[in-house]
Amino acid sequence: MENLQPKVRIENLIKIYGENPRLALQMFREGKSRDHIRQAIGHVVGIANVSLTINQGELFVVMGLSGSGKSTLIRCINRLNDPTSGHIYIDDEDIAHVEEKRLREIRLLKISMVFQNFGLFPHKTVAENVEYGLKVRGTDKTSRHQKALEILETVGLTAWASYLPASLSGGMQQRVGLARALATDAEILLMDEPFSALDPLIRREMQEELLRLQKQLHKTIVFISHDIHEALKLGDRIAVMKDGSIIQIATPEELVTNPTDDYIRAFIQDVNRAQVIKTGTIARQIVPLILGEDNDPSAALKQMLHYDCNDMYIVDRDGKPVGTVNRKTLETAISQGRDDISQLMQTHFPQVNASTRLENTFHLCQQGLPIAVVDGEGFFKGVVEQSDVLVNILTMPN
Ligand SMILES: Nc1ncnc2c1ncn2[C@@H]1O[C@H](COP(=O)(O)OP(=O)(O)OP(=O)(O)O)[C@@H](O)[C@H]1O
Repeated sequence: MENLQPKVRIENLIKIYGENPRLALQMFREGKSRDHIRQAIGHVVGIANVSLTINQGELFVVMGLSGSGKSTLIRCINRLNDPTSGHIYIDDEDIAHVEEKRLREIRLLKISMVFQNFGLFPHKTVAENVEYGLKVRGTDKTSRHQKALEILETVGLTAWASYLPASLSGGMQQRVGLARALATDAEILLMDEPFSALDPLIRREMQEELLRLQKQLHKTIVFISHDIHEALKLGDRIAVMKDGSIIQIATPEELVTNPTDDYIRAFIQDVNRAQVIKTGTIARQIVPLILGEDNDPSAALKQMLHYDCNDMYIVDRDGKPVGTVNRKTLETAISQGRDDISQLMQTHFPQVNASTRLENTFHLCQQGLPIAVVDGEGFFKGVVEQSDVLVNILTMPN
C-alpha cells in the first residue's frame, strides 16, 4: 500500500480484568508474569502492552487462539472495554482519554461495530435494517433510504428491500447485515468474527463480498478471526496474538514466508503457500536486453553468463517484454557471424502479473522458459524459473 496514513494508533495498551487493576498493573510493570498475576490475585492481563498502527483503508486482521485477547483489543478501540493503561489514537485523538460526550460522538460518527450474528431487526424490512445505522446518526429519511438502496444493489439484494429478514435465506440475511455495517458513514469498522458462525460456502461468499465492497469503500477495518485461512485471504496485514501480546504483524505473504517463531509456524503449517505468495515476490530481478539497443550477440551472451541463465528476456524501449533469446542460439549465431538479436528472438513466452498467486503461475512452468513477470501496466519486473515456483510452494520456511 502506498501513502500510508495512520488511522488507529495503539500505544502501550494494557487491559487488566479484575477488582483491583491498579495493583495488577503495578505487578505487571514490576515484571511479574501473566500467570503469576492470575495465580496471586486472580486478575487476568487481557492485553499485555500492545502497540500497533492501523492505516487508513487497511483491512487489518487480528488473529489468535481463543483467549489470546482479540476481542479485548478490538473492544478497547471503541472503549467498550476501558483500557487500564496506554493510548488509542483515532485520527490523533486519544479515545482512551476523551470524555463521555466526545466518546459517544466518536462512536456514532467514526466507528461501527459488527458482531457475529449481525443482529437484524426481525420486524423491520431489509431496507429499514440497512438504513438503521444512518438513522441513529441523524441522516434524513430520503437520503438514508437512497443510500440503503444503493448499498443493497451492491450486494445484489435490491429486489428484497421491502421484505422482512425472515423471508431471506441465512446467507442473504448475512449480506443484509454486512450491507448495514457498510452503509454507515463510519470510517472504521470493527468486525468481531462476523463470519465464524456461517457454513463454509456462505462464509466464503461473504469473505469475497467483503473484499469486493472494501475495494469500493476503502474503510479502515479491524477484523477478528481465529482462522488462519480467513486471515490470509482477507488481511492486508495480520497481527497474531498470544497471551495478550502480539507475536508478529505481517502481510499474509510475510507471515507464510517469514514466520518469526514456532507459534506462527504451527498456524501456517497447513496453509497452501501457493495461494498466498505472489509471483512478484519471488521474481529475480534481472536487466533484460533492449530491442533495438542491445543488438550485439557477444554482449548479450556475456549478460546471460552473468545471470547464469539459458534464456534471456528482451524488452522494447518502453520496458515491455517482447521475446526471449536462447543461449545456444546465440552461441551458434556468434560462430556463424550473425549479429542481429531481433532475428534470433523467440516471441512466444510465458508472462504473468506480479500480483498473481503462485498457484495460478504454476501451469506456465510447463513451457520450459523462465516466466516474465510484469507489473499492472505490462512493464518487465523480472523472471521466475520453474524451480523458484516449486521451491516456494513446497518448502516450509525455517
Ligand atoms: N469480562 C472479563 N472478565 C474477566 N476476564 C476476561 C473478561 N473478558 C475476557 N477476559 C479474559 O481475557 C483474556 C482474553 O480474552 P478475549 O475474549 O479478549 O480473547 P479472544 O482472543 O477474543 O478469545 P475468543 O476467540 O475465545 O473470543 C482471556 O483470558 C479471558 O478469559
